[in-house]
Amino acid sequence: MIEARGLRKSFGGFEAVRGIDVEVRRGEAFGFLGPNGAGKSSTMRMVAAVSPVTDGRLRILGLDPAVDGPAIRARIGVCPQEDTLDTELSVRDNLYVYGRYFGMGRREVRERVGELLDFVQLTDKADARVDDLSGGMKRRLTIARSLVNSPELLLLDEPTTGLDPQARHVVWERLFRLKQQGVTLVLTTHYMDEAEQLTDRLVVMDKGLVVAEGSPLQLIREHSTREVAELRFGVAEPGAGHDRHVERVADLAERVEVLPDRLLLYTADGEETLAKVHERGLEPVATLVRRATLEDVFLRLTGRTLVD
Ligand SMILES: Nc1ncnc2c1ncn2[C@@H]1O[C@H](COP(=O)(O)OP(=O)(O)OP(=O)(O)O)[C@@H](O)[C@H]1O
Repeated sequence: MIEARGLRKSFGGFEAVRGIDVEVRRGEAFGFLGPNGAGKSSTMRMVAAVSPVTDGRLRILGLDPAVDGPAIRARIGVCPQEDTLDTELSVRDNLYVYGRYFGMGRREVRERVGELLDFVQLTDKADARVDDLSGGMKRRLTIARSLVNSPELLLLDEPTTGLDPQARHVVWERLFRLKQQGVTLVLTTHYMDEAEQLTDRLVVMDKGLVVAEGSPLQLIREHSTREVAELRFGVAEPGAGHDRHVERVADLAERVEVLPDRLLLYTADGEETLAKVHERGLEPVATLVRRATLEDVFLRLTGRTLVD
């Protein structure tokens, strides 16, 4: 569905995307995971055929965006990072106008709009003004709008940024349904849980480069232990960070990461490690044992956390 080789994007002298290779197969859910500024949106805009490629090779649905932009745009759906809904129009008319824009007949659009409102669970809001919708509803409407032309490939830039946990789950569930229906999903996110929930395969991006690629599970296996024990200590003396405890626990774990507010002990058995911490007379004010996530993968690869 997408093939990129040595893909680059520059803005003046600044290189936002610095030569990436990506392949997305039909029917899969593919993710670009990375912090703000990693180059995810710049990549997505090239894939959406709205931003010209600076260098490298890019094919979308086998077509070259420099030549076949309109043909590509007719067959894909794009859900941008910011909701760009028409606030003057009702919920229904936002979809209707978009469908007409794609050249669909009045009757065909009306039918499609009905289906889509149903799909994103907004049928009872059909006549509401966009301004009166919640953030989650607006996002679902934007997703519905991106589906008007029944795309084979749906691009979603940060689909749940800014939504509360419940609204995020509704969006995830709808996207999961689309995937079941055979739509290829490509999404960017800086939420590791979103990448883990939704994607079959992903690339981790940092500073314009791909730093890792694989399924969420593969990446976690490759770059982390199975479990993580988190320790928080009280901030007793000013200026005394969590690093002052490292020496006393370093030999208990395969790897220790020091964050400003906690220590992460990478280990096969978190509970066992925690017991040893207590045996040594250390008294963290809070502890947590959890399985490793893509956040740990990112930390390992870049030395930074995904969300600052
Ligand atoms: N039109 C532009 N002109 C100049 N610089 C840009 C432009 N668009 C993006 N950039 C820069 O390119 C870099 C990558 O931005 P991009 O939006 O692709 O990152 P991102 O990973 O999608 O992050 P975000 O989640 O913040 O959108 C950033 O440093 C950004 O400031």
